[in-house]
Amino acid sequence: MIVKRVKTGIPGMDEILYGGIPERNVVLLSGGPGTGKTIFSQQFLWYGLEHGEPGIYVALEEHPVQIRRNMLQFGWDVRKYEKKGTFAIIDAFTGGIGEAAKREKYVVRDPTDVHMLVDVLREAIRDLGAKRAAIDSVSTLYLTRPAVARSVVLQLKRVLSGLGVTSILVSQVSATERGFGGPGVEHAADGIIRLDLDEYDGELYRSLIVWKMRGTKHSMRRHPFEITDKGIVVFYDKVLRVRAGKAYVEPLNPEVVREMEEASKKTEDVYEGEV
Ligand SMILES: Nc1ncnc2c1ncn2[C@@H]1O[C@H](COP(=O)(O)OP(=O)(O)OP(=O)(O)O)[C@@H](O)[C@H]1O
Repeated sequence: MIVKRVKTGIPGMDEILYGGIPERNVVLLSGGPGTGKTIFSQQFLWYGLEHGEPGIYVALEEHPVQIRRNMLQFGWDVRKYEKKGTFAIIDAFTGGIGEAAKREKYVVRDPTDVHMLVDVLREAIRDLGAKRAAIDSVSTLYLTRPAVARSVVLQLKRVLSGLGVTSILVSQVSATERGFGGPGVEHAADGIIRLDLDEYDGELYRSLIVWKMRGTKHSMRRHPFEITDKGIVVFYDKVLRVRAGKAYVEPLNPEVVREMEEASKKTEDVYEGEV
């Protein structure tokens, strides 16, 4: 059976995923502060918009105005897609308070009410015919109530996956935490991508690892990545290794690199053919 995939469009990431995220997967994007989770999820949505796939960004941590401005810094001007009706920000941040918030179409008045959020999300997905979604961050929904974390994620998964959406749930963990956001959440998600920012020998290194991804083979290695003016670039052909407290960026076996490139190219062909 051929798994239909959704390309992240993040340079180097689809090679690591052997072609992209299997359609309808709910992916937990986990990492500490400043690791690039927000940029990653916005870049995933932007690529979809540019390739005819409507997307939704659920804002729980930032004002929608700030989100548009931050995205614009990378050259991702979402306003044209908002006007066209293929992109929407669900405002679950302001509670509808303030002049700017009054202009938002999708507002969750009580962000602590998950049922309300799920209802607005369902409505937006149907209105737009959304294929991609990002929730930034899902942790905000259960920060003070860890016992409900699994149920929250399962409710979101039912709507997102059920309506054919491939999604990224941003999960905040503390800088030194080894987990991805709690056992209930980690098992409920179809995939886990972990972003890291670590200090070795007086320098910060960015790297990521795909911990799990249902429905596909994926790289089992830690790959370095960079954040540039155009967004994230992942070095799928390099690995980050740590020896005696020092980090080394080393080339990956060329045969493995070729295998990833071929798998990713195959998806590209299917994708280009479908659009
Ligand atoms: N134009 C740029 N060029 C290079 N790096 C940048 C640029 N813009 C932002 N960054 C880096 O990206 C980081 C912020 O990334 P992002 O907001 O995606 O992190 P996050 O994981 O969502 O963090 P948090 O959980 O704290 O919100 C900044 O700390 C900075 O290091």
